[in-house]
Amino acid sequence: MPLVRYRKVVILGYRSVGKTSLAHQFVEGEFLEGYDPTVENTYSKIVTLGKDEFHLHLVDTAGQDEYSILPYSFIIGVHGYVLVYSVTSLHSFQVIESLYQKLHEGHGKTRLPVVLVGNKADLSPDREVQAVEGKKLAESWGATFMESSARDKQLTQGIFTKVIQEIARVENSYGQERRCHLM
Ligand SMILES: Nc1nc2c(ncn2[C@@H]2O[C@H](COP(=O)(O)OP(=O)(O)OP(=O)(O)O)[C@@H](O)[C@H]2O)c(=O)[nH]1
Repeated sequence: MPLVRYRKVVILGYRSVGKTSLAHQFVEGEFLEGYDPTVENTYSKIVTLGKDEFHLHLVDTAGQDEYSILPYSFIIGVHGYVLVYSVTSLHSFQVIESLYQKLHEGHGKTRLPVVLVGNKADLSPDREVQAVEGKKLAESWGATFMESSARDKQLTQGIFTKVIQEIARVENSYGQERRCHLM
């Protein structure tokens, strides 16, 4: 029987960027048209990647802004992050930079498993953030970047698959660093 590994992932970002819609699309397989601000919600899903099985515990948070203080529950015991902005809102992109800095400090400036998501890419005519800007920001963090639309099942699935892979990648890089120190 395969080992089921537990992974806790927190979804953060400014209000109305599509955090709930992405989580709901991933877990329930449908797009939510209406907007109902989230307080905090959790989702669970078993994800199979190759021979490995993961129990993915998702925390969908209330929208944050640059003044938000992130609680310890967003730091302690969290394996990875999905940071979401909307490509139609430059402000949501600016907020994501400040949220990342808070997380980075909260984790003692260690490397973080992060997938940066430019959501609402289906609304491209209203775009305020170009893909190249998202890519550059993610690269500066050593993170992965994706554009998505919560309307698209496959793109959404790709985000959560990617964050599980990012967690493994960062964990392995620590293993390698430790081996180097011993030598
Ligand atoms: N066109 C389009 N609309 C989207 C997309 N994702 C979300 N929306 C819409 O944007 C609105 C806000 O989506 P939510 O998922 O509630 O956003 P949220 O980030 O969870 O919002 P908060 O709870 O306030 O933090 C809803 O009306 C969604 O239908 C997307 O990819 N494309």
